Amino acid sequence: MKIITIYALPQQGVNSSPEAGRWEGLRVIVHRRLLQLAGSVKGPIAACVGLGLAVSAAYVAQAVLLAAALSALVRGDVPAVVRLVAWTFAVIVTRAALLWARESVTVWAGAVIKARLRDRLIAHLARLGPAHLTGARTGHVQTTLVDGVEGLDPYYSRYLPQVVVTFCVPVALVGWLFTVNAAAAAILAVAVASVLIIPRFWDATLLKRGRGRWTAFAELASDHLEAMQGMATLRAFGAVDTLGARLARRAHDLYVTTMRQLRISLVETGISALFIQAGTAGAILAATTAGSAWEAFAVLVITVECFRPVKNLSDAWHAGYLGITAVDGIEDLLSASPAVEDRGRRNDFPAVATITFERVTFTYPGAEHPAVRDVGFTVEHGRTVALVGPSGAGKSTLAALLQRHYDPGQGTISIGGVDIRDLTLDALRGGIAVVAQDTYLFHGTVAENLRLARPDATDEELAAAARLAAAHDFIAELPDGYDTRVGERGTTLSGGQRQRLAIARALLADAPVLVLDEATSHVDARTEQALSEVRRGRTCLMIAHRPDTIRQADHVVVLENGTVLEAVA
Ligand SMILES: Nc1ncnc2c1ncn2[C@@H]1O[C@H](COP(=O)(O)OP(=O)(O)OP(=O)(O)O)[C@@H](O)[C@H]1O
Repeated sequence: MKIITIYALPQQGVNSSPEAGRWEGLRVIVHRRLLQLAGSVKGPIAACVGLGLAVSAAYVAQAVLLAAALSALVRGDVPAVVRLVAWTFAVIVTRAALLWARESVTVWAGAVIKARLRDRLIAHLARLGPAHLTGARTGHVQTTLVDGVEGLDPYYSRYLPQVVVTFCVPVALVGWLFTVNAAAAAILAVAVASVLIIPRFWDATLLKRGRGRWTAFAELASDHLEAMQGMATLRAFGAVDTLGARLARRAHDLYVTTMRQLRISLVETGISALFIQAGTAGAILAATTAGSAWEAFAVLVITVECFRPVKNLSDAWHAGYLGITAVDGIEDLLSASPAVEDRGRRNDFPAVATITFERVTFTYPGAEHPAVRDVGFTVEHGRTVALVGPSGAGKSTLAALLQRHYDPGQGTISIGGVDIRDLTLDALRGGIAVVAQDTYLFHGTVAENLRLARPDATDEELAAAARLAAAHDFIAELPDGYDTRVGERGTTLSGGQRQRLAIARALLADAPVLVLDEATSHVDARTEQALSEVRRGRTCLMIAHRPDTIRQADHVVVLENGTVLEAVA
């Protein structure tokens, strides 16, 4: 298998935004949506702006002192030269200190910005819930969270502060130069304005190509993630080469889109360089007509200092472009609305946890037919109801509706007579423990995985829950007992062991309602016995296939094609 991966060089990007438009260049200089997002990180950005302005002031002071020293030299005023050179050194030392402070603050600001943005995105993702991830490619979301946010760091911490510096420093310098040499000042004003404005005419194209490149990048990252997650399946079906060819195609797409971007980027860079050189040459020509040495030197040094922020802006732009190309993904994530609204007011989970489904009908977003139709049944407090029926009958859908991953289109679900929409999501989900078909264990120790359900559980409580779930014995035999690290997704454990840990986790949650989704598919008779102890006193909705499991239920609800065929006592 040959996999060729070509990633874009992060320093060579161009800008992208949803707001494409030929005359919208200035919006690209400061992206509206990214500016809104910056609302939460104003402080760190303001600190970078302040230090950026201080560094520029130090550069200008050094240049002016140098010009004054050179003109004093021409006059033969040696004491003045010595004094001015001493001041120049003092400014150089101050500037070095300011540069160090600016770098430190930039790194700090970048870290703060990334942490705040990721917190915001993760919190929103948690609100969106699993319903969002069934509709989106996990790899896209992951690329947005990792590479997208990483790309926003230089945008906020380097590029945005430099925009402010670039709009302040040249304006101030040109204004002052008008008092020294009006012709040179006019030439510089035109050149700086041209460097900033003319490349904006190419921005519409840059925006389009930037978005294409980001999509290609996210697709490649998603395919890589899927390839790693599905490697066992790919090998089992001898499909590794096929996937390798697909990854190579994706990598080629990324290469092509990156090169298309770079061509436009080069045009932009070339035009900027042309105006900088033309402006410098024009100012030097004007300086030849100067009436004094001071005037000539002042024109020369101010010309250099005028273009310095403009060049720095271009460098900062190349470092920060990834943030702009990623903004679509971030925007998509932030503008997605959760499948259910958290409008409930009640924080107390009902003491009598009788669950009632009443004429519940639900259609998945985008689906043509309802997954469940007019479903009604009751799970009495402390009893177990087994949901049975062929694959696709709607069993998991009912369990998802009970946890409010979705809301039914029609009908109501209530617990203890309270419509579950009147409970806060935290109260509802805190009252329901789930043992799912596919148990997810995180990369961490056994104890850490168990404590997800109750972070303050003592070691004794962990062991007690594990004993009830028939998990304690195998945990005790692991190399480090409860401190043994289980691999990502718990791959170092057997299916049955993973499920017993999930049962122990649900026990620790100590919720009045249990949802067991084929929870006993991997466990032996002893564990089934333990599980029936666990169910005692709890209201339990059990998705079951096997006769053994079904026998443990107090009632059986038979589903077919999304409707209740019969309810068996
Ligand atoms: N996220 C989804 N989007 C659209 N349709 C879905 C989604 N999840 C399930 N469905 C559809 O809803 C119907 C009921 O599915 P559900 O998973 O509830 O069945 P099930 O009885 O639990 O099946 P199984 O026993 O195979 O797990 C099926 O037709 C299925 O294709």
